[in-house]
Amino acid sequence: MTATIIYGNQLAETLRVKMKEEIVNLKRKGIDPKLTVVLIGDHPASKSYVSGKQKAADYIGMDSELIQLPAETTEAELLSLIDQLNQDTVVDGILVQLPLPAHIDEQLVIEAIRPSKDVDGFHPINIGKMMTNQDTFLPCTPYGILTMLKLYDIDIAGKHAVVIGRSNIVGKPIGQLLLNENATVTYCHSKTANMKELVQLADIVIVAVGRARMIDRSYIKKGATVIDVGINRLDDGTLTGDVDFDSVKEQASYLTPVPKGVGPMTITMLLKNTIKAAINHAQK
Ligand SMILES: Nc1nc(=O)c2c([nH]1)NC[C@@H]1CN(c3ccc(C(=O)N[C@@H](CCC(=O)O)C(=O)O)cc3)C=[N+]21
Repeated sequence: MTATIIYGNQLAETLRVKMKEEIVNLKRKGIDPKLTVVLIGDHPASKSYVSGKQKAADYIGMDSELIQLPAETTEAELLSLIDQLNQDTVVDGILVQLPLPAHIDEQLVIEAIRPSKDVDGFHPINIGKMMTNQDTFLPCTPYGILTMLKLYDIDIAGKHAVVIGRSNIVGKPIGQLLLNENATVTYCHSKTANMKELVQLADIVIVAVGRARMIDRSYIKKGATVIDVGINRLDDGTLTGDVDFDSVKEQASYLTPVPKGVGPMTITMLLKNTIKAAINHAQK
C-alpha cells in the first residue's frame, strides 16, 4: 500500500482563491478585514513564518500590517500596544507571534488580546468556547488539520485518534476538536509509558512532538491516517517532520508531508479567522 499524500499547499491554494472572492464581496459591503501581526525580536524562523502570513494576506487582498519591535521591548510596552490595537476599530485580528522573549509573560499577553480579535484562538475565553463546542475562533493549526481531514472525507466519528504531544497550541486543542467530532481520543506525551502500543491502535495519528522522523511505520496500524505537525530544520538546512515519511507512506492510507502539509493550512485558517472577525465586528 502507498498512502494518499494530502498536500496542504494545494488545499490552501483552493481555499485562498475562494477567500479572495469573499474579500471582494465583503469590500463591496464596506467590510475590509485587517490583520495586524506583532513580531518582537528577530528570531529567523519567526521572521519567515510572519512573512508567510503577510504574503498570504496580500494574495487574498486582505489588509495586513506588521509591527516589528526590538527584542528589548518591555512587557508593559507590548501590553500598551495591544491595548491600542484592541481599541482600533480598523483592526479585526491581532496576532502576537510566539515565542516571545523570556522577559515577557506570554500568558499575560495572550489574555490582553480582546477575544473578538484573537484570531489565533489562544485566549482562555475562546479555548473555553472550543471546549464546550460553541462558535469561536479555532486555533489555526488544529483547525487546518480538521479541514484537511474533512476535505478528504476521512471518517472521524467513532474512530480512535491518538495525539502525540500536548502543547496548548496544537496537541491539546486538536484532541478536543477530534472529540467534538465524536472520535475516541488518546493523548500521548513524554511521560506516557507504552506509547508505541497506544499509537498502534490509532485510526488517526496526530504527531506534534518536535523530534525529527521519530515516528516510523512500526508505530502505525495498516491503513491509518497520519498527520505530521512537526517542523524540524536539519543541519543541512532542509525541513523535515516528526514522521519518517518514506517509512510511513508504505503503511498509512493518508499522510501529510512536511513541508507543504499542515503549515500552509495553518496560515489559511488564520486568514479565515480574520475574515470571520471582520464580519462579527461589522455586525456590532
Ligand atoms: N501567535 C502565533 N501563531 C501561530 O500560528 C504561530 C506562532 N505564533 N508561532 C510559530 C508557529 C508556527 N507556525 C507556522 C505557520 C506556517 C508554517 C508553514 O507554512 N510552513 C511551510 C514551510 C515554511 C518554511 O519553509 O519555513 C510548510 O510547512 O510548508 C509553519 C509554521 C505558526 N505559528
